[in-house]
Amino acid sequence: MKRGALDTFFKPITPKKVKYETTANASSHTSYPFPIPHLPISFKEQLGFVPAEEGVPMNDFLDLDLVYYQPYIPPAITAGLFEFLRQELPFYRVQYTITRFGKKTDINTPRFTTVFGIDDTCRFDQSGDIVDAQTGKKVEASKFKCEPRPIPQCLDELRKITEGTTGDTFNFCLVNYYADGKDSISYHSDNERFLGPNPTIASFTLGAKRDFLMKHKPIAPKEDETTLDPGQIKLPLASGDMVLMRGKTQSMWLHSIPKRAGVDANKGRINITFRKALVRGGTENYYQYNVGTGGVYRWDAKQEKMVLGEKQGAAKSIEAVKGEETT
Ligand SMILES: O=C(O)CCC(=O)C(=O)O
Ligand SMILES: [Fe+2]
Repeated sequence: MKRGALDTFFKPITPKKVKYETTANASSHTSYPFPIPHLPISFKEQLGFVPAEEGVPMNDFLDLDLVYYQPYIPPAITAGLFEFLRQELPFYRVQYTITRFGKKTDINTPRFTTVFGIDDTCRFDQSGDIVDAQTGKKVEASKFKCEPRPIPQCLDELRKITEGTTGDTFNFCLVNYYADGKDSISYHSDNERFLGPNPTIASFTLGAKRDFLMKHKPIAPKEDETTLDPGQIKLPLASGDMVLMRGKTQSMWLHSIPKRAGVDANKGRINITFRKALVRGGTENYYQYNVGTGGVYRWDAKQEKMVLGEKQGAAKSIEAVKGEETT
């Protein structure tokens, strides 16, 4: 064996170089388990060039109203933005109990989640206090069954440019982290009443490519004899892509990210969705199912996995009213 090869063999393993420069500024709030750094300047600059590709409308399927951006985020920053968000955001592995046919069932959410935002009846003022959206008067925290978190600057920059592209407004940011192919989200639609009719949802992918499956809700045969089920649609979401779901998409279609095996199945994927909740029930639902009451996880670059810390989650109640999925 050559000298050089031996040197390489015995060299201590150093963690992979971080792909972003850190900034001194961070978003802080009493509800955060730790401060969340602002978006690196170079990422912010690149976000000035969105969408990286024009969105392609997909509306020739029954009741479907989508715009598919492949990609939306400039490729120069997708890898760095993925590393940054995985490293700097707090994540949760939410567990809750549902009652199904009179029997209690424990649910383990099969992915990491986190959420920021507050419904349209309120907003955060300059000092981070919750105030009434109409009057500007302080709202007592005890009004909520959870502790709402303002959207940190790093995600708020993306929210603002998404609003600019879509013409819609958003007050919530939900983040999913799929550690590997075993993490998933089962078929569902985001059609909760607190989003109002025909909600618009912008959904981003960073990191590993995963299939996004869509299928129409069952069509009653009597409704219209000629209506054909459009079948299943598969969008192979890649890093930087954005899917804008509008119109009847949530009321008439279901979507999922199924588990997968194979070459890329050990790579992590981040999903970010921007949504608009109209009433307080939305705030409580989102914190209950995306922060919960368990400990906070943080990415450990040395161990290359999410590690459980000691701080507690924000939701005060774990008595679930609606089941989402099983593992
Ligand atoms: O990860 C995705 O692309 C989809 C996530 C999703 O459907 C949701 O959070 O409601
Ligand atoms: Fe969804």
